[in-house]
Formats: sequence, structure tokens, C-alpha cells
Amino acid sequence: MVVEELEQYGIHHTDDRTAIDPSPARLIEKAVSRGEGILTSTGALAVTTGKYTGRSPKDRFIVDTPDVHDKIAWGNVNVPFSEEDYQLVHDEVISYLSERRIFMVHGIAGADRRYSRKILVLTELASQALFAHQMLVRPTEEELANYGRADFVVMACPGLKLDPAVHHTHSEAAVIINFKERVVLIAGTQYSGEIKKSIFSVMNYLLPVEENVLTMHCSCNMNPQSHGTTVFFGLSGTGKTTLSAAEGRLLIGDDEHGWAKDSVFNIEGGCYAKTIRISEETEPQIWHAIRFGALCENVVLDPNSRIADYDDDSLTENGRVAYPVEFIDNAVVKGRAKRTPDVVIFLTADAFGVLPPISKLDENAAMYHFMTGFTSKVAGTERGIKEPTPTFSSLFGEPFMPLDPMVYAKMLGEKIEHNGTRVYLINTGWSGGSYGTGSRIKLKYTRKMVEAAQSGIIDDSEFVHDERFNLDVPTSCPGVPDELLNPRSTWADKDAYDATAEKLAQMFVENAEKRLQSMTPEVRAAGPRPLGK
Ligand SMILES: Nc1ncnc2c1ncn2[C@@H]1O[C@H](COP(=O)(O)OP(=O)(O)O)[C@@H](O)[C@H]1O
Ligand SMILES: C=C(OP(=O)(O)O)C(=O)O
Ligand SMILES: [Mn+2]
Repeated sequence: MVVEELEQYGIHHTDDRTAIDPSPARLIEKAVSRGEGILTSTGALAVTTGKYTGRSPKDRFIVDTPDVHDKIAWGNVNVPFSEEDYQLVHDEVISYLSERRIFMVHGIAGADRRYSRKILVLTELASQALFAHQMLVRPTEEELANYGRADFVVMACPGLKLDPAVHHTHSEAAVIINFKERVVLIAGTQYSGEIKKSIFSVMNYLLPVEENVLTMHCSCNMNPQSHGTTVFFGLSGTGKTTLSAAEGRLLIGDDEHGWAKDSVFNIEGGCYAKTIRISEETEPQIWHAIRFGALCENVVLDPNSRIADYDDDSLTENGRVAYPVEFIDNAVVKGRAKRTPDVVIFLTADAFGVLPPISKLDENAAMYHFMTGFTSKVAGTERGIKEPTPTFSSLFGEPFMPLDPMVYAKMLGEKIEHNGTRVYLINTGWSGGSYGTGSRIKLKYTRKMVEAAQSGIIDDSEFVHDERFNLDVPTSCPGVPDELLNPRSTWADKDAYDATAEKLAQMFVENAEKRLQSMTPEVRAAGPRPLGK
């Protein structure tokens, strides 16, 4: 059976210890007995991932085959890889896996079964199999019995180091997506984020092209009474995971969703939260999800008590924990809502400390900011990022989007218009100065702003128009000090604020000129307008 199944994917397996869909308990026992990891004091499995503790965008490739050649937005993000080189790496991966014990996880991407795809993950590590099991949508027994051939196969070999001179990769690591063969090859990196984000990239191609479903880099939660849903777009570190796990809301998912004509659904079955400086007080739900069945990556433990020190960044700022959605008390285990989002929130973490913490966007401003995707990358999630770095990333997720950004932007624009969705821009970044002088806006205040946007009460505030950023800013919000809502008032040095704000407004304009040629004049006019002073 196993041998036959693997043969379908070209693996002539000789090791009879292949493990098929072991339970989390068995995977954890295996991982511990093989020395892959240890248990934390709360029962989570803890591993370290070596050199790669974050995603490695320079090592990510898409195979340039004729069927996708004209559809992919090739460039720095979607880097082409030749079919010949793919074959070389593929053969290497196949012979590597053929000689080893393999862990197989039959998973699903897409909680709304009308749009789901079967994803088979093959990995050499029990701990990565645990990750795949907890992070993908878990098939029912019936679905497992009728699984058949997978739609996509992910082969993860963290221990296989490639040779750039031979394999024409960027380094010893590579993540290579092949839409023709329906295979993802991962070599040389153990950071599990590569598994989930490569599957996301695959879905970001398949669902818009084959199903007319908009895929989004966002979290999603629901009002338990009205069932109204909110999606939170945002690049890494802006607060998707943190803010979607909220008291009094039902969690749908923390990172990847589809928006169909009559539903919004999680692409995954688990969450992948940052652990750095987490506290029980500010993030209680995530805190309590760090338990047996969860996988911690690069979290520092006391050698004897095995108590985690979440403040210790000596391994990385990007410590993580992966857990199934049901580890959050109030999760929608089915992973979908039978209605479309009422509220869209764009999260940005502005390290300049000059954008208002909340503003309301009309349709044109929503399109402008979706196309622009401004934030500051925080340390750790991507290799090489050591401190907050301003960046523009279309759709708040360019690294994962294989198609032209306009494809997704048009779909979102139509959906927002059709649904009458309210859109807000929320800055979870700095206040009272830039990174270094100011401080990060307090999570408790951001949560209040999110609640006010969700309930709509924020719309009852007075609004002032910030001329420079061209944003409508409320002057009050329940539970938030008024002065916090106007960033200029939080800076002691007003001249410094003006100069910094002017610089950022100018960066928006330059970005639009360079990268967003396809914006309509109305959309472009909705962006920042430097005051020239
Ligand atoms: N005001 C705030 N809003 C959101 N997150 C905040 C805020 N202040 C600090 N943080 C921290 O920033 C990080 C946000 O990361 P996360 O929620 O994992 O983002 P994402 O899921 O978008 O990558 C968390 O570590 C959180 O504790
Ligand atoms: C896992 C990731 O996602 P996020 O930081 O958005 O949670 C990542 O970007 O590697
Ligand atoms: Mn996240």
C-alpha cells in the first residue's frame, strides 16, 4: 500500500518503517526518542531549527513551465527556476527520501470543501509531520479513506543540503514550487514556515485561477452573536495572529483565507504564533495553546525545569508555536463562515511612528492601501532582517502571491463594493516617536480600536482629515486616550514628526510611481500627498 502510494510520486521506497498519519502523541514520542526535540514544562514539543529560523525569500523559486509561464508575475519575488534544474533537485530529493524513514501526512488545504485541495506532506522529521498535521485542515476518516491521489505533494528534506554550483540554487536551501508536476520541494531549511507558506503560494495560484476565489494573507474572526466576520490583512509581525485571537470573538484562522461568493474560509487548520515576549496577560489564548500537541520552534527553555523564557531572543526574534485552531477556546473548528466579511482591517506596523493608529478608508483608499501594502518588516521572520525595515508589499503578502497583484486587487475591490464591507487601516507600530525613540502602541489599545471598528461605533466619532496621509482619522475611540489617535500629539518634537511624516508620504508617492503603474487615477489620488514642508 505505502510502497504503491509512494511509487505514484516517483519514490521507490526501500525503508519499511514509513509512518502514515501517526497521531500527534506518536509523532511526539518519535520526535523525542529520535532526538529531534524535547518537551517544554507545559508539554509542547520544542525543536530548534538550526541556521534557518525564518523564511528565506531568496531561496524560493517557481519552475518556469509553459503552462504557467504567462500567468506568473515573474520578478524578485517569483524567481524562475528551469525545468532541467528542477529535475536535478527532484532526483536528489527522491533518492534522499527513498533511503530514509518517511513521515506521511495526508492533509487538506481549504476548510470549505468546495474549494479544498488535497496536500500530501512527506518529511524526514517527526516534528515536521506534527507541524503539517496540526497546521493543515485535518481530513475526516471518510475523507482519508477516499483520499486517492493528492493534488499537491510537499517533500521536505531539511537535512539535504544543495550545492548552488550544481543545482543552480541561491544557497544550500531551496523551496521550489512546480505547478506542472504539482510538487513543492523543500531542501536545506527546517523552518516549518516554509511548508505552510509554500502551500499558501500554491493555493494563491490555484484558487483565483481555477475557482474564482480570492485568497488573502489575513486572519479572520467572527462575532458569536451576529456571525459577522472580520478579516485582518497584514505582513508578518503586524498582528494578524495576535489580534484575531480575541476575547469575545470566534477565531476562524490566523493567516490564510479564501473569500468565495458566499463564504470566507480558513485555508489551514492551525495557527503559527510568534512567542517572543508573549505574556499570559496580553495574549492569554495563545499562551494557553502552548501545550501538549503544540510544536515550539526556537524557543529557549531552562535546561532543567524546561520552562520557556519567551523574552530570550538568543536563538531568534522569530520563535514560534504551531497548534491546531481548536487549541484556541473559542475557535470555529469548521474553519469557515457561510457569509462574507463585514469588516476588512489592513494592519501596518509603522516603525516611523507617524501614521494614525486607526483611520477609515473609502473604496479608493482601500484599493490604494491594498495595492501599496506598507509596513515595517520586523526582525527575524525573514533572513537578514535585524530591525524594523520599511517595506511596500502589494496585497500585504507579495512574497506569497504568484499572480499579478492586480488580479487579487480587482477581486477585493469588487467584493468590498458588492458587500458594502467597511475598511480600516490600523497601525500597530510605533507612537511617541520612531522605532528607537518611541514605543510600540499598546496591545490593549489596539484591541479597543479593533473592537470599535468591528462594532461600527468608531464611525460615530468625529473625524478629521489628515491632509498629508489623505486619511480620515477619528478623534475618539472608546477605551483609547484621545491624544493617542493623533500621532503628532504623541511626539514631543513636532518638527521631527513633520519631517518624518513628510519622508514617509514621499516614500508612498515614489512607490506608487515605481511599482503601481496600473492604478487608476482615482485610486492613486486616494494616496498620501506630501505637503512640501
Ligand atoms: N499593538 C500591537 N498590536 C499587535 N501586536 C502587537 C502590538 N504590540 C506588540 N505586538 C506584538 O507584535 C507581534 C505581532 O505578531 P503576530 O500577531 O504574530 O503578527 P502576524 O501574525 O501578522 O505575523 C506579537 O509578538 C505581539 O505580541
Ligand atoms: C509564518 C509566517 O507568517 P506570519 O509572520 O505572517 O505569521 C512567515 O512569514 O514566515
Ligand atoms: Mn501570524
